[in-house]
Amino acid sequence: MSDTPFLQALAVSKIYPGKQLSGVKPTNMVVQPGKITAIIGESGSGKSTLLKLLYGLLSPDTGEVQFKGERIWGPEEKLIPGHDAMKMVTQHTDDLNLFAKVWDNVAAMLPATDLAAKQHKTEQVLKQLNMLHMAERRVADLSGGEKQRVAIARAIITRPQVLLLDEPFNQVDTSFREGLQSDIRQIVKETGLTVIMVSHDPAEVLSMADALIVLQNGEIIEHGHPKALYQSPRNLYTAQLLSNCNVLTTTEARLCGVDIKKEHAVIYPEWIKIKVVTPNKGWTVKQVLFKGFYEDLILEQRGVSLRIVNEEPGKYTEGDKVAVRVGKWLEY
Ligand SMILES: Nc1ncnc2c1ncn2[C@@H]1O[C@H](COP(=O)(O)OP(=O)(O)OP(=O)(O)O)[C@@H](O)[C@H]1O
Repeated sequence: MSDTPFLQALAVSKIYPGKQLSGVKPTNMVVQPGKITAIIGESGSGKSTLLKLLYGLLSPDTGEVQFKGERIWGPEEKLIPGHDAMKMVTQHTDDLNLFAKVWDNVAAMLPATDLAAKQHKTEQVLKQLNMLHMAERRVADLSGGEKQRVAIARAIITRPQVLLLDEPFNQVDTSFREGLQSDIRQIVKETGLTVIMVSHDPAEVLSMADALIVLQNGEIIEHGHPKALYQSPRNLYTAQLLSNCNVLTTTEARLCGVDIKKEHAVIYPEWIKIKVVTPNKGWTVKQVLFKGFYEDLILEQRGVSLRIVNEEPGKYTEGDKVAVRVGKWLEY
């Protein structure tokens, strides 16, 4: 077996002209084949820039990207940007033919040399993405989420080895989004497709990705398995990206019975348990936010707010006095 990494960035950097604090600083990364790698980071941290460098849409200032040992050419060196074995889908679905049917938009990606194969593959991809029922509809009449599915179908029908997704589910509503996420996971499982995706959404990356890459100010500060990164992030920044967590100072943490040696305590909402106590003591339930099968509660004491998850909706009401017990915390 060859030791050559499937896809790797070797000291790749890109700083936009006149903007020293922009782009991506010299970065090394390896992408595992047949897996979903998600790049996360706050707005402006360089996620899209890194994706474009990997795809060959941008030429790096330094270093290079290699796909199976071969350098990826930048736009100055290649007429049609991007590698033949890779396809990229962004949140803009501009290259769809709005007045043609879904079927024709997808089938158009294949050569017309073998019509039977074209028919078969188009049907297969539409089935994989649960779109067969809309094959005859005009793209112009589809919702944003449905158009996004067409864009993904067009990308995967040519059987690329790598699919790059830049916030592709952004304009898709929650119910559609989950369906699309699980279809993509299924395609990865069935076909061995490698996916690299950029996302803002912690729920999305935690449920979809096999590997996470955390970018801050154009630098990879952490990477690993989503579960490991969620449970024990090395950086406060990562914890805040992945969880709607409570970040407390030493004094604030003491109010929850937590003594820390470092500057900040991070407590995930689900790490806090509460019980009702006698009036005029402890924390006050300030807000009860109904979330369906659970509630988010916002507690307050001496100007300090605490977000917790309550798995027994209806048990607490605003104004209740409660005591908290913190099962786990992180220190930064
Ligand atoms: N073409 C460009 N010219 C100049 N600066 C740019 C260009 N593209 C991006 N930048 C800057 O580089 C930095 C990183 O941008 P990038 O789009 O890669 O970040 P991002 O993490 O994808 O952000 P977002 O989540 O908001 O899309 C930002 O400061 C951005 O303003």
